Amino acid sequence: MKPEVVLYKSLPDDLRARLDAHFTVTAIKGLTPESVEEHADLLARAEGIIGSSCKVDDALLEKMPKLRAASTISVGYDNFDVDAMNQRGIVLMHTPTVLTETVADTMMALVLSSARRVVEVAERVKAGEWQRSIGPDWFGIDVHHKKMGILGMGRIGLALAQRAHHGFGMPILYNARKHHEEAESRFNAQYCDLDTLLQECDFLCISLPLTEQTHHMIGREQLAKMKPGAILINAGRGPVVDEQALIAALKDKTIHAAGLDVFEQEPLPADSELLKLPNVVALPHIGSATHETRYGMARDAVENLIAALAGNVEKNCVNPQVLR
Ligand SMILES: NC(=O)c1ccc[n+]([C@@H]2O[C@H](COP(=O)([O-])OP(=O)(O)OC[C@H]3O[C@@H](n4cnc5c(N)ncnc54)[C@H](O)[C@@H]3O)[C@@H](O)[C@H]2O)c1
Ligand SMILES: O=C(O)[C@H](O)CO
Repeated sequence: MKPEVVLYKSLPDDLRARLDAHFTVTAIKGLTPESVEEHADLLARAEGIIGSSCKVDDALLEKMPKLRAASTISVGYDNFDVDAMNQRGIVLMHTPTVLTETVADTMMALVLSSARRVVEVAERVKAGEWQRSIGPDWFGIDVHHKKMGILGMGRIGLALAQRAHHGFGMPILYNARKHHEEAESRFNAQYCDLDTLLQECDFLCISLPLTEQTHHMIGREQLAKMKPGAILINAGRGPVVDEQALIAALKDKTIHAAGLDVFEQEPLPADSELLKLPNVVALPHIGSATHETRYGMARDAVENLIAALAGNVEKNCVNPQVLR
């Protein structure tokens, strides 16, 4: 008998076929309270789950007594209660690496579009406002050779540092839980404490995971330490930044602008103050959203689940210790 697996996000046909070859797969619409209630028997039998963007907390795990592995189609795993999974002996697989370069591209796009006001001025052209040679009210600020501050120098931070340093001649400052030797040797990146990072950088680029420690790591006090000309970019997770404090800082020009791919509430509510501010570029969490990369993430997640349910957690496992 093949193990039962619950799929809670659609997959390309070939990847679904690969999953079907190994497991008895049932696709459901997300892990909402309604779908969990509707598919209670199925979830109670499931040995594996695969999908993304749904909360998997202790209460849900309680309903899945046979679960051995969860595979998320994402690198971030803040939707999962990892402690509860550890206690229950459930492995969590994720998709680092495959999306790193694409997310770094998105962050660079946010850096450029917020500094050069790309979205705002393009909208003005479409609105017919380009009537004569442009003046300073259309100007942006330079990116090249400005100081890039990276908060969270991991896989994505490193790929961003490469673009900024080699492509744009930017000196790199960073803060992370530990020194990143490769960033220091390849890009001459300078490690500094958070206060120094805030005070010195022209672009504060956040590529942090969401944890208890990073929740609201950037709030009113931290924003006040930034340069008035600085730009904040967040492609880590929305709640790393206190959004109300950010809105206030953007309104009163404590900082110059923001480029955001992630928000405290997603989708961003249509009445968010952020959408009324001209100095904000807001993207709908598209960090990894290219055809190639989203396919690669789904492929890796499928392979991760096949490996994990066969007892192989050498690669892409958040908590391999549960099987050791
Ligand atoms: N916007 C998107 O679409 C998108 C796409 C992929 C990843 N992400 C987010 O980016 C995050 C980072 O991805 P990655 O692959 O670079 O992860 P990573 O684990 O390689 O890097 C994370 C970095 O954050 C640092 N860090 C963690 N906690 C910290 C703390 N308390 N203080 C200082 N530094 C801390 C780590 O030291 C590390 O340098 C993911 O967890 C996810 O939340 C977003
Ligand atoms: O963590 C990730 O992989 C991205 O944010 C997509 O969810």
